[in-house]
Amino acid sequence: MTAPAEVPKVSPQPTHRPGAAPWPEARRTARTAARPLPRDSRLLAEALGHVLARPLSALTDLPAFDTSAMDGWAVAGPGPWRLGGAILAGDSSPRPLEDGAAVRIATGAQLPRGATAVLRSEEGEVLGGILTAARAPGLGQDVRPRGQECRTGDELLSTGCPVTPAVLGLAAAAGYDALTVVPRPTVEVLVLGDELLPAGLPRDGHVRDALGPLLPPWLRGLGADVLGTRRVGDTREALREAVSSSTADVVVTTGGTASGPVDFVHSVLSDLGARLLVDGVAVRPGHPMLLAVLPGGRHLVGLPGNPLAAVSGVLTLAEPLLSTLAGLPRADAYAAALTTAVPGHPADTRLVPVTLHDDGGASALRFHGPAMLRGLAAADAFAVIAPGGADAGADVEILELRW
Ligand SMILES: Nc1nc2c(c(=O)[nH]1)N[C@H]1C(S)=C(S)[C@@H](COP(=O)(O)OP(=O)(O)OC[C@H]3O[C@@H](n4cnc5c(N)ncnc54)[C@H](O)[C@@H]3O)O[C@H]1N2
Ligand code: MOO
Repeated sequence: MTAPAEVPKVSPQPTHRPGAAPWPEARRTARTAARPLPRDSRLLAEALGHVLARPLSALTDLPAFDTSAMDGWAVAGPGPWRLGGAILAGDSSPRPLEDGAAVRIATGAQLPRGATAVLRSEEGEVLGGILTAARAPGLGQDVRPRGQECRTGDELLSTGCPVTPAVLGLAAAAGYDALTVVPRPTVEVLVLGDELLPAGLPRDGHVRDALGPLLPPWLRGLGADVLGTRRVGDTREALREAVSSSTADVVVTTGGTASGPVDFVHSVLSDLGARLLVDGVAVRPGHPMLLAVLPGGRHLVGLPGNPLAAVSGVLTLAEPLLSTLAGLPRADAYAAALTTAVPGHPADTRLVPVTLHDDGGASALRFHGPAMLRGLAAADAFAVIAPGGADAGADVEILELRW
């Protein structure tokens, strides 16, 4: 009996254009294609949505002084207490309290020196200038001691933290009037394609522009400040003029990346002397996507026109580039287990819309063709399917939809 002939392992043949970057490499290139924008000081009212360029360190103890947590009386020692005067929130330098004395006090008011506790108004009784309590308050009761939340110099938030309304509130409480931030990168969206309709029903070879409505709010969610969206006619001159006149840090084009008769993105980049960092990616959908540096250092992300291919381009190139420009730290990668096997492309990575389950599972959605958005609209995230596919139960990388 002869041993069975060993089946030679055939490495998958790339079917994408030569020079297309493997998907992980394309993401890495986009992430390292730029440096964070120069830091800037912004008043609190103008800092929302930017990213901290320095740690937020407390400029004061918080609370800055011992504070009453309740309306009632500041008391010194065990009762009963001789009552005199009142301290309101905002009153400065209250007179010290002697042992056996009490003073009316409001929530948020500075505690007088000598006070040992606050007795809540509903728990005390005043008769003939004497305050009594059924139960004397314990030492420090209903007092917020100075420095309870933080001490001067404590790091409250680290560099790279996006400035949310909560961060603005904390910064104000901690003594800040302005913050040092990495400003949001500016983006302009150029939508190419004379066949696109801005309104109404698709007809006579014309389709609705799906990316004009989809991209700007998503790009905002990714940390960009979207200056505007322009429809650009299908001529080389119109595109060249639109790209060269844009002032955005990142120009995002849609369509025109392939080699059709009116696909002018490559020729315009060449006209302008741009340098291609990524020219095609081994990913499905979206393989004609590209990333270029324009003279002067601004970037252009060329998204393919098929809508789900454009989404793939945002996840692969725009998101990592914008994160770097915005000064955002790299998000932690996480995985989920596929509920069913997902077929792969022989040579390219696939990005597949999925729903996520509470038990950590991910189910691939139907309607994920490059021209379809129905799967995306139902998706929680995208699963990264390596060349060759993934079995049921396999852990796969998950890309979040940050919008
Ligand atoms: N000979 C080849 N043809 C194509 C290839 C290829 O490798 N060789 N790649 C295909 C793939 S994959 C994609 S993706 C597209 C990319 O094409 P473009 O980036 O040049 O995009 P367009 O030709 O302008 O449009 C493609 C398709 O998408 C529709 N579209 C465009 N913009 C929008 C929009 N804003 N909203 C909705 N739909 C849009 C457009 O009408 C076309 O149907 O190329 C393949 N061809
Ligand atoms: O990149 Mo295209 O995605 O297959 O439509």
